[in-house]
Amino acid sequence: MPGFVTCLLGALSAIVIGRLVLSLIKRPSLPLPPGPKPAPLIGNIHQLPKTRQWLELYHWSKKYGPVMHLSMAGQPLIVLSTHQAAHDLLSRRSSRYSDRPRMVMAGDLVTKGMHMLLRPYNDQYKLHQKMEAPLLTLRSASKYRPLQDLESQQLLWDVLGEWDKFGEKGVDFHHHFERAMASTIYCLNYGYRLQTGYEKELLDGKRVQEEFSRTGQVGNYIVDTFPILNHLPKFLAPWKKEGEELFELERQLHVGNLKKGLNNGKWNFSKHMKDSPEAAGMPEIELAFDLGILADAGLDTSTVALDWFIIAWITSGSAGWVKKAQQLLDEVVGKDRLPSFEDRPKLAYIDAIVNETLRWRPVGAQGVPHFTKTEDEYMGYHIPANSIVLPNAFAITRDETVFGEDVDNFIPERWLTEDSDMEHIDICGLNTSALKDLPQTGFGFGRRICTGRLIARNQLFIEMARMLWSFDVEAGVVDEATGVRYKVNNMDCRDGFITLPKLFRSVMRPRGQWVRDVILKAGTTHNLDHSAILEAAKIEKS
Ligand code: HEM
Repeated sequence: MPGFVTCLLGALSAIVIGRLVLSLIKRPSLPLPPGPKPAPLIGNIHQLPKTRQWLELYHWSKKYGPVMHLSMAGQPLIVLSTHQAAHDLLSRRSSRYSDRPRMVMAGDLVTKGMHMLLRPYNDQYKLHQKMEAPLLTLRSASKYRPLQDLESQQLLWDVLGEWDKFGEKGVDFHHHFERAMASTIYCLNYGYRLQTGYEKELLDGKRVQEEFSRTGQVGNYIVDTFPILNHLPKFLAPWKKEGEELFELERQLHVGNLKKGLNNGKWNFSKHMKDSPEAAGMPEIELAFDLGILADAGLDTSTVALDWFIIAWITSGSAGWVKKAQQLLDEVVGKDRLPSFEDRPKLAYIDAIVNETLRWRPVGAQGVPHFTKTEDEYMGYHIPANSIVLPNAFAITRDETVFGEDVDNFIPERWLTEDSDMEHIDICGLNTSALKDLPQTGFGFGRRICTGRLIARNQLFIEMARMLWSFDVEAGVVDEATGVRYKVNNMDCRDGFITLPKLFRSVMRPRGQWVRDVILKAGTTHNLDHSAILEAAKIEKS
């Protein structure tokens, strides 16, 4: 082992010195963007806190401006902190800024280059994007709404059932949101639904997601900072064995699911993609990973957005927005039936709540990094070739020039237009004329923007509308000794690719007898056959 350490230290010193020499030889004429002063060799690594780096980066942006440069042991990191800067570089110059930084552990080893989110922006990536595209358009998303209607009906049934069982001890709302989202996306992907949220496929899927978050975390694996170390033989590179084991877990899950999807009598994404021209000659495993990543990418993100919605409800709902939403729902929907997608044109306020949730607590607060291979100039600064470019979502969603004042507070009204002469309703029922044309936050930028965002937005709308129509929500669990309710801290969250809030059980009290009557009358959906919904959703081959 001492030999390994000496060898490792020798290799690292050589790499760091090499990077330093290179940066000295290739001095550009323009200055680098400002940023905290780097230390020799290690750069700014030691100044970044171990947790909630996005918050520190946000504070730094107040001092250094919208474009910052940091050095991660010689690796340039450009941090973008306003919507304008992120839009200018990642969207308007997206032909240059759509690559991803190489992630050896999460990308090369655990998913063997087949993770859609981590793929470099090359022909192979474009082929996969083309294969998925017809399934993810606005028109396609509109066809999946009956399934989302079904799953959100089940959500209410499950929440009410748990409330009736546990009462003031509270409801595990995260679990129910997760089941509903997982079931939606597994049904679309593979044709089968999830009834309990404890099915093996979902438990394995969650493990895969957790490992992705962990293995993709900056600083967790030395080989990500110094990729050359991956040339070391296995016995000197312990991460390789771990990578192989995690790959095997993921392979079995995704290939198993693909087989289920293809053997299923019902229409689903697996069948559509398998028959697409792009999949001709594509190895089965590559197709399986494509579908698997689509499911993974949709699951945690949408669930966590709904978790933050509950946290906003508990910590700021008394400011009036919950009451306003519930009054509107009562007016538009009444008390004899559940809110539905047909009501959406009149429920722009609920869509404003969706937007505000995604802004107030972006699901990935740190942002998803892009990468540029070519050097560039922006705002009079030099952007070096091979920079990681990070749109810091937490900072961007706090951009007062775009979102107005009080950016730390949850204010759905910031999204509403005063009065619009022309009403425009899109094919999913979204009343676009009632909502300001502000940038949608949380879904990323340019050619790498989230491809599942339209499905996600529909899911958030129907679940938020139905939860608000049905329940009064408070933090759960009263401390028996003190009699005081659990206090929710709306900044308490976990680090990782997804910013998961600290979870708790919440009181979800039906707003009245009518709610109970309507939910019980609608009933559980477990016995319903969803073949007709999938057949009606079928996307014709282009
Ligand atoms: C509230 C829910 C969601 C949020 C906040 C979210 C957010 C994101 C973000 C930030 C990215 C990276 C964008 C960038 O690099 O600039 C992304 C990529 C992606 N998302 Fe989502 N997402 C959500 C739901 C979904 C759903 C439901 C699906 C699938 C049906 C999905 C599929 C994907 C895929 C496949 C990518 C990779 C795109 C690429 O790298 O080219 N997402 N998402």
